[in-house]
Amino acid sequence: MKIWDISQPLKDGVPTWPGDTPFTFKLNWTKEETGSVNVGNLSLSTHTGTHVDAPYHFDDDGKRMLDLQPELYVGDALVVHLENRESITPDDLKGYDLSNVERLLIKTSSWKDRSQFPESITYLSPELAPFLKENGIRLIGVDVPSVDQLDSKDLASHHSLLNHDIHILESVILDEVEEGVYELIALPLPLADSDASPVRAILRR
Ligand SMILES: N[C@@H](CC(=O)c1ccccc1NC=O)C(=O)O
Ligand SMILES: [Zn+2]
Ligand SMILES: [Zn+2]
Repeated sequence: MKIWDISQPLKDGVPTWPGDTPFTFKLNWTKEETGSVNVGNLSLSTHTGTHVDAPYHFDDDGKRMLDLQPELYVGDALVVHLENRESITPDDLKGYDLSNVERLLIKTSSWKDRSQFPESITYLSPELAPFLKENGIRLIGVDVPSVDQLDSKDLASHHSLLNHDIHILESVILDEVEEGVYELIALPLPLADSDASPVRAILRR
């Protein structure tokens, strides 16, 4: 069994949404101070690195992280490579067999320098959601920090996906992953009130 780690490493300087909380890890207590252990402290935005959005992120009445079923984030996933596009539309997926896949990961290769927050990305057209729903998709993953255009205020694709019961996984790292079906494991933390959660995402086969 081979494993592909498709998570963005979390370390100081990992890019965040402009103006959002910077990621820091520091020792709150050192082994020297306690005489026995190092104890860390994390400060981070819920949208840091590879993460899932809860509906509450963009809908005040939406489900929070702990309300979501873990099984959404574990199971077979199809990876497709659709590069050099401004957006992804249903036409782009016409050539793929989506039967029997509930999870779809789209490798857009549009975020080239991951040491910086991107200036533009390939985004999902809002018409994609009804098409995905018809094909039984329940989780969509992208290799960029948003499913919408970065300057979007209405978050049309986020809302369209939610309206079609499709959940969102963002900033997966698919550089080393070829098209095909894999088992995805990308479990969020059980954060009761949260709008999102970082995940450790892997593919295996
Ligand atoms: N909706 C975006 C994230 C987002 O909009 C955002 C994330 C962190 C801090 C600010 C954000 N948006 C607007 O101020 C996303 O999850 O794709
Ligand atoms: Zn997010
Ligand atoms: Zn999002």
